[in-house]
Amino acid sequence: MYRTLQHTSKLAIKGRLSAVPSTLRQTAKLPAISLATQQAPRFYHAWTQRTSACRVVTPLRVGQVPVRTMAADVFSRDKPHVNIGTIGHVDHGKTTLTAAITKVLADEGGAQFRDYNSIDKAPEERARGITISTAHVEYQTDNRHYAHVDCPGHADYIKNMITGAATMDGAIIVVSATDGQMPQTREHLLLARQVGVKDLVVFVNKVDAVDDAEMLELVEMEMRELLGEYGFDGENTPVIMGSALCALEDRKPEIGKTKILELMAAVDAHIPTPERDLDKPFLMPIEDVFSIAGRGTVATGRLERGTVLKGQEVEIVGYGSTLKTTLTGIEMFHKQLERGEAGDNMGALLRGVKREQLHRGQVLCAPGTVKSHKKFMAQLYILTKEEGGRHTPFVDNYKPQIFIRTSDVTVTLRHPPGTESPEDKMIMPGDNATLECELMTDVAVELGLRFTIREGGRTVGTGVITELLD
Ligand SMILES: Nc1nc2c(ncn2[C@@H]2O[C@H](COP(=O)(O)OP(=O)(O)OP(=O)(O)O)[C@@H](O)[C@H]2O)c(=O)[nH]1
Ligand SMILES: [Mg+2]
Repeated sequence: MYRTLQHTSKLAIKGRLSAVPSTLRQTAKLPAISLATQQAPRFYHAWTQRTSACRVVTPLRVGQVPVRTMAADVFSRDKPHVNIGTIGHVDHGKTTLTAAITKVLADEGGAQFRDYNSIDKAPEERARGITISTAHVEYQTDNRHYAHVDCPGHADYIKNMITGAATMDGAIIVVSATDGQMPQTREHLLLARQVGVKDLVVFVNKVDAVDDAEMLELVEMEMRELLGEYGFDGENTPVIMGSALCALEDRKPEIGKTKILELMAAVDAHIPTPERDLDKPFLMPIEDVFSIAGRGTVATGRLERGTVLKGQEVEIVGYGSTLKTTLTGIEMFHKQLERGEAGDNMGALLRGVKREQLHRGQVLCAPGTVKSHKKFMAQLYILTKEEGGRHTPFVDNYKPQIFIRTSDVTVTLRHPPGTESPEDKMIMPGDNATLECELMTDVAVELGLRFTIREGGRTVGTGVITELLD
């Protein structure tokens, strides 16, 4: 593993990271959307980009904010795209490293330099009613295009990771060589694990401030152990040691620039390109149901992922028993189609299904790909009063409404079994907690799926499913 890494980084250093030809640059048109809109079914959006040959649809995952390309108005689609971010303890150098990456890659033609202040003064955005400060930085290596997230404060990381305001496919965990791992190093690792980030790269920062080689070895050993403890691959995770500040200030290239290039080569090699939504198994949350005289029952909704063909077998999951049926027709804008794909709004004509058997909140999916559940564990963030949330804490057996995709059901929230005197444990607005969620009826859910919690018509919390129970 290490040999290939070194090899890749050598290549990266030798070959100049090429700039995208301007002919390939296209300005991405993002629809004006408000993620603060409280309607759960409106959370997934897609923006499309048309080229003469084909249509590329990039659906955003539930709750995801479209990447704002700040470095430049270009969003090149000719390389695989990956979302990453810097995580780690306060002051360990996450923002300095982010700036250093843009600087080094800018020299190679793969980025526009973003200085420290422009990243640290991240604009506030609202996702699901929650205020989050996040800087979105864009850059590319020879192999891939990256959107990189850096948050100014610990609370912002928590909200960001739970709401998925900027989803990370992988992350760079920054740890200072002078301190070693600290409480937030652990907390971010745990959160990353909870929200489904599987692959990390470690950057041991500030090596300019440490003379003792043994100390560095110790930090690396400790980090590998910690990764293992939180369910990551501690043995094979690349650990790069360097100084973000030196890279940013053009000093000591052997621990500065060289190490940043090595880090990016490790990110390229170790963090896999995520599967495109188009390649995933078909799923469409049902938004509405109609009866068309003489033809049958039609379910409408927006395709969340995958593609579907007319005549294909599909399953209807959630709200009781799972039904199997055949998709006998696909309609979009009053036109008959043979195929629907992620991002499309469509009507699905279903064979032999009565209107009473279909409900908003169920999903249509490729058979056997999704199951419905009544109980799961979730990591939740409870909105503060200022964010429009509750003014008071709540205790076990609190029963708000949960919105998962298009479904809206009553949920009971309680502390996980084994919690000491759970009835005394209050959850305050602004808290982040792991809770057991029990639904009134079963709903099609999966690990990593995000949802909102509402009460009396306002959003009071948001969460992500971390474990499926019954
Ligand atoms: N000596 C040394 N100092 C560094 C290095 N990288 C960052 N620093 C310093 O460490 C301090 C914190 O750096 P930041 O980049 O703001 O750290 P951060 O992790 O973004 O901090 P928060 O966003 O507040 O959590 C700053 O004073 C940096 O100049 C480095 O490689 N060497
Ligand atoms: Mg910072």
